[in-house]
Amino acid sequence: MDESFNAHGSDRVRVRPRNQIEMEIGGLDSNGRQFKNADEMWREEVGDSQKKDDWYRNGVGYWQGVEASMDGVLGGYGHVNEPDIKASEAFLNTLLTDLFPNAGRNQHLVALDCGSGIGRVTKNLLVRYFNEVDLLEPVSHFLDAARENLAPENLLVSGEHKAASFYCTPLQEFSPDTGRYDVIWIQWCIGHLADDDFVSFFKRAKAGLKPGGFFVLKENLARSGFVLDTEDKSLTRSDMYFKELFTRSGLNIYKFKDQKGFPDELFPVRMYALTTDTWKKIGTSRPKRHANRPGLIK
Ligand SMILES: C[S@@+](CC[C@H](N)C(=O)[O-])C[C@H]1O[C@@H](n2cnc3c(N)ncnc32)[C@H](O)[C@@H]1O
Repeated sequence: MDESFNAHGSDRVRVRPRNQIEMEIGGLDSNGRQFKNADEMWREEVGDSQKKDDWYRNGVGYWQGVEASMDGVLGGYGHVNEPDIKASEAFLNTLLTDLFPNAGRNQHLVALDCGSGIGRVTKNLLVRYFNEVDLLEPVSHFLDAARENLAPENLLVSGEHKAASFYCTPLQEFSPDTGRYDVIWIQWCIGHLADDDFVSFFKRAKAGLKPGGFFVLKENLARSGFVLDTEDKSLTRSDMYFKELFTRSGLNIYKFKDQKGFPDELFPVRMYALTTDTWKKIGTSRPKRHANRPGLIK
């Protein structure tokens, strides 16, 4: 990491920016190995272009060997689908009420489901709230299952709500069409991205949002630092780690909510609603039509 120096006359004080200190927090891998910081781990995992290619190939390779089913995409915990969707729906409803008061009337809403797997989140949630949902998923047999699950005859919603486009691409290579989406939903897949790709994905994806659009990131949380899964090549980050990456990506936390009702042995799960820098900080300025809403950052 770069080191910064702050010179005061002859007193040369060595300081580190706050975010650098935070990123110094160590982590673990799934075999119990300890890393003194994230840089050490990333150097080993993605330190040159060959290693980075291997990281992504092994990540997708892991999922290519998994059955295209609810249990498959939920790591054997198919039964968490119900509490997951219930909590996501409650969170989405508060956001739509705050931010898209005309949803369901004359506003045509479009969402993107990132790392969509078999289309579980789209089918059970997004397609009921959005007129069009695009899906992005790098594993082709998952995307084929999603196409089938979301065929018009398998949907319980009207023809005015549909899965529109299916992109067989990983997040780190995807650039959305400019200004297409009201909401970009990213659930249980961002851990596959190295930090630099995480940041550049969000920077590109921001251009895909309509004015006033936002991201929802739903992810496992490490208690501190990070936990590397050596089998599927993914990283579970702490809340502090995420916040550092949000800052680097030019994102603000509009609201967050913790998932309830999951088995104790699972990582805690948090939903973040993220807005872009073009929004001013909550509390100081908000789009005029929302000026009467309560403060939302907890
Ligand atoms: C735990 S599953 C979650 C699927 C879906 N989001 C859900 O909640 O049902 C993780 C998904 O991330 C996908 N994935 C793996 N690497 C990815 C990448 N680089 N970019 C986007 N998605 C990726 C996997 O193929 C898999 O579908």
